[in-house]
Amino acid sequence: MPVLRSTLLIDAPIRTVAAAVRDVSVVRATGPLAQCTARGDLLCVGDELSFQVPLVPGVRVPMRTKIVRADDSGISSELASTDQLVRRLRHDITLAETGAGTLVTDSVRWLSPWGPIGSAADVLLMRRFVLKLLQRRGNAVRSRVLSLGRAPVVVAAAIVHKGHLLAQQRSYPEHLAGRWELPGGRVEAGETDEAALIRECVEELGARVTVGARFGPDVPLPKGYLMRAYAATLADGDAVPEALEHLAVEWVPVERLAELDWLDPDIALLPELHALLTETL
Ligand SMILES: Nc1nc2c([nH]c(=O)n2[C@H]2C[C@H](O)[C@@H](COP(=O)(O)OP(=O)(O)OP(=O)(O)O)O2)c(=O)[nH]1
Repeated sequence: MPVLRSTLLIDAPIRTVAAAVRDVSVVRATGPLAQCTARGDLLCVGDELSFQVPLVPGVRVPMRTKIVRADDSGISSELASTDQLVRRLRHDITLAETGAGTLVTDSVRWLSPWGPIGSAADVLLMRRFVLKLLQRRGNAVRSRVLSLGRAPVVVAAAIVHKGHLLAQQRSYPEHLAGRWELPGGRVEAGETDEAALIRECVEELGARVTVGARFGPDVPLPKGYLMRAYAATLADGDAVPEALEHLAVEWVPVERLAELDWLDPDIALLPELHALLTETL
């Protein structure tokens, strides 16, 4: 299978670059994305992307891919079905921390549906096309990394107690009322993430938390915000959190995690929330 590799060094933390490469707006800026099933701004495993590939001037060919890996170290996609422009396709984006920033390595491999002559043409056409896309995407990732680095932050706490996760149900605005989120909120000027989480949990739940490690991807939110998630525990294990600003709070076991109607951005945290809960069982 033809393989195309390209690398890019970005002077930013790996988490910020990981958020940028998964950002739907970056895929859109790259060119021929027609549709995408992602519910939030971040691509998750299972999301499908439909492209209209302008292979040569005047000829657009539809192509559908599916995200098969999305984690701290990058993202991978494959063809969503076999009846397509190429027979097999795999695109891996791998991120690695270096002393000079985050190294982004793209590796694209595909298999032509045609015989040897078709394959030669395919390699030339596809190679040119893929290289152009990678270059455009590199520029889009760089500019998204800059905007994410300046974004105001919302912190969210995954409070785990006796193998259950505390979820709270929003009461407003109307279009979000009834949907579920993690406790937390905007970080104020001069505040650390930890102080903001402790303050928000007291305001929302009437309970103090002990803030643990950051986990999961940084999640872009509407209006230019960026959400960071932290593991947390109740500072007093006997405390009973209350819904002071929400419709309800609920301790959710791992089996019910996917049943809740989470806010769209929180969907990107579900795999890591699942892992956090199973680790503590
Ligand atoms: N706390 C929290 N906010 C979330 C989550 N997911 C998500 O998209 N958000 C959004 C909802 C809000 O627009 C923003 C959180 O800021 P906030 O809690 O201060 O916002 P709010 O709408 O309650 O606004 P405010 O009037 O109280 O300031 O982030 C989540 O899991 N937890």
